[in-house]
Amino acid sequence: MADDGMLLNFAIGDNVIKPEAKFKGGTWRARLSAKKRSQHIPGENSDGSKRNADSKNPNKIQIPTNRPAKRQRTGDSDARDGNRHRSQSQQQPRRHPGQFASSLFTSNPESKTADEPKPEENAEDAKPTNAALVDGIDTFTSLGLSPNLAAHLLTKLELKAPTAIQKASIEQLLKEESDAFIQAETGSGKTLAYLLPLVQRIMDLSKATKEAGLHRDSGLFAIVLAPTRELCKQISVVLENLLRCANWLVAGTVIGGEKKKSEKARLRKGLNILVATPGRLADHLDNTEVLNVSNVRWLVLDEGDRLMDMGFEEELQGIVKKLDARQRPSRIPGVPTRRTTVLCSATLKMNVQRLGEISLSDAMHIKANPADEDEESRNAKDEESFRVPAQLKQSYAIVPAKLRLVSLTAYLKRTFIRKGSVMKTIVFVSCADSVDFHFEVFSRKYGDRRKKSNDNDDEKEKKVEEKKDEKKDEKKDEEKIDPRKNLSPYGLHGTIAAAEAFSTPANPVTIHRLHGSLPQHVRTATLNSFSRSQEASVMVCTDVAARGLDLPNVDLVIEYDPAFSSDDHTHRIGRTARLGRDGRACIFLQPGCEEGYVEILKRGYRDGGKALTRTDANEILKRGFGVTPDSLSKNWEEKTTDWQMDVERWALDNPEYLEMGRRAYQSHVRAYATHIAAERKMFDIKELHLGHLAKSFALRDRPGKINVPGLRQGKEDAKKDFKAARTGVAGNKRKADGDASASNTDDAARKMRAKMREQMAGGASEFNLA
Ligand SMILES: Nc1ncnc2c1ncn2[C@@H]1O[C@H](COP(=O)(O)OP(=O)(O)OP(=O)(O)O)[C@@H](O)[C@H]1O
Repeated sequence: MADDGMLLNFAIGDNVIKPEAKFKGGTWRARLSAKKRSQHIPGENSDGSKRNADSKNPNKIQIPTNRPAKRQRTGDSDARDGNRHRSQSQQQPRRHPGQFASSLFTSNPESKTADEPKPEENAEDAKPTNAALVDGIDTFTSLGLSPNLAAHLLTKLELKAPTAIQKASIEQLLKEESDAFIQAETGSGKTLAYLLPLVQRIMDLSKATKEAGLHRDSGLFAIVLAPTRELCKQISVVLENLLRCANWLVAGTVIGGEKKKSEKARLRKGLNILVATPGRLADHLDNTEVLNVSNVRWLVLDEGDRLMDMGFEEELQGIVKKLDARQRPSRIPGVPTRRTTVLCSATLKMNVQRLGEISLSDAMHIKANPADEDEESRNAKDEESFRVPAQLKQSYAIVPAKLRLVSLTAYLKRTFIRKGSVMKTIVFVSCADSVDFHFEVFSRKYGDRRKKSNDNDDEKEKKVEEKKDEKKDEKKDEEKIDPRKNLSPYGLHGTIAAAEAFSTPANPVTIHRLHGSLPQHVRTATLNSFSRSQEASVMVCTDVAARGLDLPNVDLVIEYDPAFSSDDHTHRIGRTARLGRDGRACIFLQPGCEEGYVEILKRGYRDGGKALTRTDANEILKRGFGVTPDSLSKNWEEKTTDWQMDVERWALDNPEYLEMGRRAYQSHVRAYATHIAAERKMFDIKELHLGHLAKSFALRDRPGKINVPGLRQGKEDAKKDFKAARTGVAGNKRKADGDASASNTDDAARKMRAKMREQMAGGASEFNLA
């Protein structure tokens, strides 16, 4: 039996004498208190008051007297389900000296919504709301695009008909000179909704100039601004595809990440359309003389709310002022006298309105479905409404903190049990450290306790070589880098690996990791690999991948950690169910106040979320661990416990992974305190059971003992976060983990983000923040 093996599920009578456990390691005080606890001896203070305080406050954080009563301890939910037999795990396990018994299924809090009626089964599937229009009435030509451009869309890009938002925006922007705010669901084709009219208008200028024609140094006519480099690149690819039918027009990017000199050279050669990040454009406007913006007549601000979230307000204000000041009448016939600005966003909130004030005048509000406008004005207060593609099937899983890791594993096991049912899944977590930890957990083999790179001589040599290569790699063109070369376990970056935890021989799954703390070229290469993958793949990531990215064949989005704001949630789940396709999303919520989030999920739908489904940890575990063939003699609870214990032992055996778990845990707690103020009542750090949570990071330590060099002390950390949550100044500390995607409307939050961005090196910062 393993050294810290366990005996589980053995019923014992009350008269069984507990063997005395030996306690090793730690300070004498820690050993004594561990011993006392095991003997149920009252706390160190004889008055008993401390004992009570401690037992009610496992996190050792200062709790105000009005703290809600501790949730009643209950067993697993078999009882809730009306299952008569007493679960084995609810019985007291018999421990052997020095053995560690898993308490995975004990003392878990109970759900508040367990008795909610289930949604109707066989309810009709909702019709897609973001698909291309198939009525045949609206074609790209009927909307006013030239036959040349429409033919190009059909034959080269295989786009037969416009989407609803494209229909509305093309019609408006071709005939009107006024500014516009384009708002439509995720995955509804907003990029083409602004690019098509813009390209058409510039193509028309060519006709106006007759035989002289337009060419790359005729002038810069349009600028598209997007918050991250990845988005800029994505937009620029779509734009270049469009311009293949007008090859005299040239588009380019200035997004940082390369030498400014080469960007300047590109600007000097001449561009007609420029895609840029605000920071980099502002820099060129100040320092690059060859950047002539006197002819700019179209300005697009894509992902408006994100631009504001990331603290670009000042830059944007400066850019708009400079464009105004430097605008000159154009010698090219047909160039409009005034500039049209288009603001684009899937969500409409305060900061988008503020951006509108800065950049727009007399703007039209362009929506996919004009009927929404009426309905929305009726629900003026409810700005969350109607933002989720109707065909997107959402579910929520009520999972206690202790069962989170095993439940996620079980969910993914079940998801990939059959080949072909799900191609790609994105798992969102709150921080970069957590991404790294889960990547390692899922890419290790069950039962394999060794460190992945078991540095033998060959490997050491290989590592040294790779380290040298890494330096060279960073200089290479990022597109050419294949992160598979760096497959975990041997790679330095190790962003792609086999997902051993939920692969089957029939359906091997690949796991990717992505967050803002990875070098830019690794992020791009990893994203490309996930995007192009034709096999079952999972990407564990932070909100770095939440916005705007158009990744094909994403069938499922799992929000393992709920988003920091409901807006972020909308964007995250919007990575699936794009352009009329099906998609599923599942969010993990803990029993208790987090269940309040279900109301927010419901609000995203026109029908109040009738098809929203609920599941719980036991159901997930049964379906995930109960059906796997490993050791058929065991039931799902045993298998689940074995799996958890195996991960814990692996962490204990490998200090590197143990530290990874601790880091992930600490960063997770900090990130938890940064939910936006309006939603903090649902994500209340006071309600978070840190001891239980630690288990989901494979930790057996007590929360107060989890200290990682370079991070704040566990206990102190929790105190500070708790204090911050109480005083309302949290919401802004995500930078520590490379994550700052909260859509906080608080002024303080905005300022904080701007500050964070300043601290990141130059133009390279944009993507790091997400
Ligand atoms: N008319 C169309 N017919 C078919 N496919 C289209 C059409 N328009 C756009 N698409 C495709 O739909 C996908 C989503 O488009 P896009 O990324 O512009 O959506 P979006 O509304 O900007 O989403 P998000 O809000 O998430 O940024 C892209 O793959 C695009 O090629």
